[in-house]
Amino acid sequence: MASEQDVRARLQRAGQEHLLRFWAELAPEPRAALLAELALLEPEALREHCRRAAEACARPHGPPPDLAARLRPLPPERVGRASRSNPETRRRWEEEGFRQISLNKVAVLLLAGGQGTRLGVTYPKGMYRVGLPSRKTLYQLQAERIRRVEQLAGERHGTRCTVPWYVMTSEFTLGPTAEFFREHNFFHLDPANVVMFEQRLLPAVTFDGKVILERKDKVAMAPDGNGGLYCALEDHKILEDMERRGVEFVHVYCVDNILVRLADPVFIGFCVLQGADCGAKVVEKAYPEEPVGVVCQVDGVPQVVEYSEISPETAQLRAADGGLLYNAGNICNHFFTRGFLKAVTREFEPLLKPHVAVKKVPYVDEAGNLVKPLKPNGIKMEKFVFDVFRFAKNFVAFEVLREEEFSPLKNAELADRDSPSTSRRALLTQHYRWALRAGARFLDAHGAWLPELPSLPPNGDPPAICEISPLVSYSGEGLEVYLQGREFQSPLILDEDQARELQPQES
Ligand SMILES: CC(=O)N[C@H]1[C@@H](OP(=O)(O)OP(=O)(O)OC[C@H]2O[C@@H](n3ccc(=O)[nH]c3=O)[C@H](O)[C@@H]2O)O[C@H](CO)[C@@H](O)[C@@H]1O
Repeated sequence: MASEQDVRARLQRAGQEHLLRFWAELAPEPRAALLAELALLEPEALREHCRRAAEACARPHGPPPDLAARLRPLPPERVGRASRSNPETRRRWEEEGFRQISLNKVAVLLLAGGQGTRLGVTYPKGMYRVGLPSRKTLYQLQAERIRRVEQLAGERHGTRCTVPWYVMTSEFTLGPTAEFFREHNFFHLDPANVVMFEQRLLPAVTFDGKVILERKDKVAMAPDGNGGLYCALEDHKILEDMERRGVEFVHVYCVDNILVRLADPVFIGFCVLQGADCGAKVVEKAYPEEPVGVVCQVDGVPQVVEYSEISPETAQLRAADGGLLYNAGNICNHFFTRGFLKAVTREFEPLLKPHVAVKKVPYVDEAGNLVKPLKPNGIKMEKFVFDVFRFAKNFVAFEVLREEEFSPLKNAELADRDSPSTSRRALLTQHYRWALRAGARFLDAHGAWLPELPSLPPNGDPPAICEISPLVSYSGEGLEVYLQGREFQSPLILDEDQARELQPQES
């Protein structure tokens, strides 16, 4: 273990000796913990990190003044559209996606290192239950979609195939996530195909470039952003693991979208057939201030401008057809070839510029009291996963329907948008639509017909509650066999057992 003198000398080189200011008061155990933590901070990198944070903080906040002039929407030839393409084209994309999955060439990678502060829970977001009748968590829904897509690809191609699940966690989420997966028997996935790894942390810094102590014996550390993925891939040799398994295409996604289609064959097939090395799913932005990044071009190069970095004037600009000019909303679902990820980890990662987030960071004051600040007092530096788009040789975007694919859980219950209720309704409304399309009719508790509403109010519950297990249907397919011409009392929970009962008997 590093000695106090060593660590003190390193901190001096980094200009951060204050981190040992409570040393004399600490008992042997906290001393050892603090030394171990500080020994991991490499002096030159730490000095640079603090310098950059203070410098970024001194710059005027807000988007660079010339950004608006450098922005353009993506050219139409770079954008595929799931809903507006003819069924034959869509079928070709899907077929190609399933083919790649059946060849074991597709993996999914979950970004699950975030702290979920807006939702306000102390455990990882993936463990959250939005109140579905089945009581499933986000992690369980995701695991079941993986199982179903493997099954569908396998059936089409007469094979057994695997979509490995890579899960990037951070110090805050690794322990509870790993425990949760074990407790739930990996949701019946083979644990050998679930690979968890941890992203790095970075110290939070005051506005004048001093690392913050969260306790007398602990530095305030925060994950290095979802763009920490690229260092983490390298740290844990994840690309080598992918190579061993023969994975060529990776679907990277964020944890909180209840409608996420893991390893979506249509998206994968589209990207593969376009020869893309990098791609992003987008939805039409709902309103100018919606907190989603916009996929666009900056100086002619594909990029995402994050919602926190675009000016309200630019976000409100209209196109000739009256829609938003920058309407390609990023839903944090990305396609990468393994080759591209390799180039990023080898060459481009150091070129990614950290973004500055000004936050309220709890700290110990000079007198050693714990303070929960009411105003932002610290800077966290984060890299963004999409900042690698500009290095792609062939970037494509793929627009999908919001009601089918995007309903993120960001906020606690009382918020109007992106809350547990809005996520739950989005899923139940989708399943209700699928059931009607497959020929089901619903009755209320007294046996009266419930109205069939083709379009539902955005924040209202569907007339009947219907939840379909991802193990029965991945994207609405194959439901006629259970539902066609049948009447159901609400609520209907169509899980595997119920599906077996509804299966027509062979005579
Ligand atoms: C930087 C980024 O991608 N921003 C996107 C993100 O915004 P948003 O600000 O909502 O991003 P979050 O903070 O929720 O993070 C997105 C995902 O990254 C993960 N995470 C975050 C930080 C971290 O250090 N490690 C980590 O793994 C989170 O667990 C989550 O799964 O989703 C929106 C859609 O919902 C998009 O419109 C935004 O453009």
